[in-house]
Amino acid sequence: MYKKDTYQIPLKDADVIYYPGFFPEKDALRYYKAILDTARWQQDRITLFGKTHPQPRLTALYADNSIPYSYSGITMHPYPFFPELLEIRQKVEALCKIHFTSCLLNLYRNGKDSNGWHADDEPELGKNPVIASVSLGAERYFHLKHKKEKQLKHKLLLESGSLLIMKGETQHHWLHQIPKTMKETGQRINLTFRNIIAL
Ligand SMILES: O=C(O)CCC(=O)C(=O)O
Ligand SMILES: [Fe+2]
Repeated sequence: MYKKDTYQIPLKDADVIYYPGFFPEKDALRYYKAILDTARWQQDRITLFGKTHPQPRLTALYADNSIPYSYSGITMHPYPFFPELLEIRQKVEALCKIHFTSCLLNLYRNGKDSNGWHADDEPELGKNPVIASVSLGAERYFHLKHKKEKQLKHKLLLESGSLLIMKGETQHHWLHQIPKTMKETGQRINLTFRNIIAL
């Protein structure tokens, strides 16, 4: 199904697997274009240290259900899936052997867009969530750092068509981010499939 080598990232207290080329280039480009045009991109405002700013990227939430999802003081309400997202979900579910109710989309418009240090540890995700993250378009670095052991960190370049799976205790022990970059960078779409349950 995928040509390039699967890579288990050697991290303590984590289970993170990288599948470069999970989607062939041709499919990745087709998905990128369709999702860019079809998704209902929004820019929310987040409150950090009592100040509100526009989030440094656009997002959209899609799901099978109508359960809202809250993180960083934002509550998102999902739209129903559209065909390309369903096609991608089916391929990701076939690999992971689990069902994902929801997909959070991120659009990084250029190198100034980013996603700050966080763990995907909201209660709606349950304990030890499996997060399946698909990258389309421009390449961006993904950073990981251990919450307690500050010397433990890792970075990898997420290629178009790649799939990154985070599971097990990863979200308990590690934070991740997409940092800003000064390099000339095109648009990147990221899809994170999650299982979001009613509390
Ligand atoms: O853009 C990415 O690769 C990461 C996205 C992410 O961490 C998130 O949406 O929780
Ligand atoms: Fe995340």
